Amino acid sequence: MDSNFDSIPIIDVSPLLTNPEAINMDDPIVYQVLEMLHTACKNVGFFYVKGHGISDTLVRGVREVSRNFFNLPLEEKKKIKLSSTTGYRGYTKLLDNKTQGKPDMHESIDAYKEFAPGAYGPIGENFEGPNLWPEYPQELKQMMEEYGVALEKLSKMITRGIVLALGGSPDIFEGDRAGDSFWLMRCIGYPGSGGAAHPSAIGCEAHTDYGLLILVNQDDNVTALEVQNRSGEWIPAVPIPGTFVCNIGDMLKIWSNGIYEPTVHRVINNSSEFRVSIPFFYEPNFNAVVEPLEFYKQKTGGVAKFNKVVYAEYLINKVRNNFVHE
Ligand SMILES: N=C(N)NCCCC[C@H](N)C(=O)O
Ligand SMILES: O=C(O)CCC(=O)C(=O)O
Ligand SMILES: [Fe+2]
Repeated sequence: MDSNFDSIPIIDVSPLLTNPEAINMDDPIVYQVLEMLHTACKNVGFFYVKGHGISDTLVRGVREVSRNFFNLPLEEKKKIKLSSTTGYRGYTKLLDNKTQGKPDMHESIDAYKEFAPGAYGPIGENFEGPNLWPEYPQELKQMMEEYGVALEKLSKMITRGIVLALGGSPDIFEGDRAGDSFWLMRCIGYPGSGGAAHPSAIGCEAHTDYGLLILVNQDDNVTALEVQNRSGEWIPAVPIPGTFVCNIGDMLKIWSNGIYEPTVHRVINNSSEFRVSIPFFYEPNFNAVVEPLEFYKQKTGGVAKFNKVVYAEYLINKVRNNFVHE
């Protein structure tokens, strides 16, 4: 991060929602969007995305249907319980998610990109599916699948904009890097007032995200997500209806040789309302080898600042410590 910030910029990405050949870099409107993307990624690590083209019905719908699921009795929700034997897919109850070793005051359904069993050898077995969707509300599965398709497309276009902003080739993250993203989506519920029985527990402890780019679809009526600036102050990501909150992940730091760094954030729901958010995590390919790209190295003195990591190894080392198992 180059400079401090006290607010999170809003970027209208609509000029980027087209095929790469149709993006005219000489168009001043396109130029301005790219400039804003670069500056936001470099200085803040967070920005609001508007003009994304995803229907309000779908964006609100996935939150409402998730809320209906969280309202069900625990016994019902546990029918799709996540564990190390379900590929880390399914439901996790309050305080069974851990971030930085601390129990989080949230419950969730986690769904990863599905892949054929055996596709990635022994390490792949950790994440073998299928996703676990509830019997009620019956429409959750179909809506979330539609949502995943839409959010993956949007993530790709924003990522392409970030690359174009520095004059890179627009398909730099396609193919072996993130052309077959091992994405994750989470439906998350945060009880109001920090959860009555555990008033000191926070919704999600301070952390950075693991992958490339994250798009958060949050309730309009509760401010709970907070982003840490250079002086250690927590800047609230106040909901702006019709936007996603976008932030960058650990792998973009490696790929960009440190030009872009993820920003620490956390969630505290001090309101009296139950808050729902649905982050979409746009990640590298499962077996991607992530290392500083030549294109970004040339802009940063030519020397790689980070060692390479295999994304699946990075991910399993994180996820193994993310859950309490009964
Ligand atoms: N596969 C991905 N990207 N998972 C992201 C989850 C990040 C938050 C989590 N509570 C944590 O412990 O950091
Ligand atoms: O609920 C939110 O607003 C963000 C959650 C988050 O940071 C995460 O799940 O990684
Ligand atoms: Fe996060």
